Amino acid sequence: NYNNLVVEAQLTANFYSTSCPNLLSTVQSAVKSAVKSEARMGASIVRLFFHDCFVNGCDGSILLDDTSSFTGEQNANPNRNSARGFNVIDNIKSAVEKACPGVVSCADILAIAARDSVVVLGGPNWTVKVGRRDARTASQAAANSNIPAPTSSLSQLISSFSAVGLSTRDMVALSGAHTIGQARCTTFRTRIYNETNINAAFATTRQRTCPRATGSGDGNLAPLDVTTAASFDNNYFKNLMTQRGLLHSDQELFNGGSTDSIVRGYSKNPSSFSSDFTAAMIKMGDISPLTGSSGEIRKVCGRTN
Ligand code: HEM
Ligand SMILES: [Ca+2]
Ligand SMILES: [Ca+2]
Repeated sequence: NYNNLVVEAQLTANFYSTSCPNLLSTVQSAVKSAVKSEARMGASIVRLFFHDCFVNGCDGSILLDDTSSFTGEQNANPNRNSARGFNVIDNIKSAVEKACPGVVSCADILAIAARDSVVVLGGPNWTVKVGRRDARTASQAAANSNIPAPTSSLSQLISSFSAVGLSTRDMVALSGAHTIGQARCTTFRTRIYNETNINAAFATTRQRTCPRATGSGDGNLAPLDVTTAASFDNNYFKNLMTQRGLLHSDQELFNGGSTDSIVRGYSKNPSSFSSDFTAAMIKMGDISPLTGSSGEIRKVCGRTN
């Protein structure tokens, strides 16, 4: 009975190839120049994509700004004083709107910019599937509950990824994004002063710029990857094996549990990390996209039309 056949729209690589042929080069050159002026921006954009996809799918919900009558995700606990890169995405969107007005979603721009960020920092390349549309809503509550906290245990990490259809192996590979970028003292203070599964010299170094007392130096930054914070490589996994994970949640991946062998594998074999990371980024990008006539194509990423 063909009348009952429902074809769910899928994301594809060529969704905009006729409607916006210069999309990829526009995004790429904007990401290149943003990362050139500040390497960390590449990390910030990758994280924005993760925090979008984990909250009602990759629908650009995180990009919606709060107003007096609207509370979105930007001030949820995992994002407040932390998520950054919104201006870069807004600027790419305005460049794209000039060339192809009303055609390309903010959710897709974020997905492409995240890939370009990884590549420009020396990481692996992949083909980004597009065709997502933008949400008209956002959920601060879902952002608070779905995005894993740095205090998470291994089993909590596994279940927050499993809740969005990602495997334990996907979780470990995606955590390898902590090969780039920075974290605030408040996210790793407890670990560097109280935990025992940490390299002593590393803890001492981190303590120098992250004071013990809550409220002092909370926003001081340290690299998530102590060796190469601006290169997308597999050093994150090597660090975990020497107990130099910065966040509690990082070190959980190599702490005598079921993921130790995956970490060891990625530390020895950079190409297996690259191929699992790219596959997991594509999988994460497939989390409940809005397609067809759902949602909208926003004109400006910070607000609904
Ligand atoms: C596994 C669970 C994860 C936890 C608990 C976690 C937690 C965190 C925390 C606490 C920070 C520092 C934020 C701040 O201090 O402002 C951070 C930064 C970062 N996270 Fe994660 N994260 C996780 C997974 C991921 C994933 C899957 C990705 C991307 C695929 C990612 C990409 C990043 C990047 C690139 C940064 C640095 C951002 C910057 O420098 O602006 N993280 N993460
Ligand atoms: Ca979202
Ligand atoms: Ca690195």
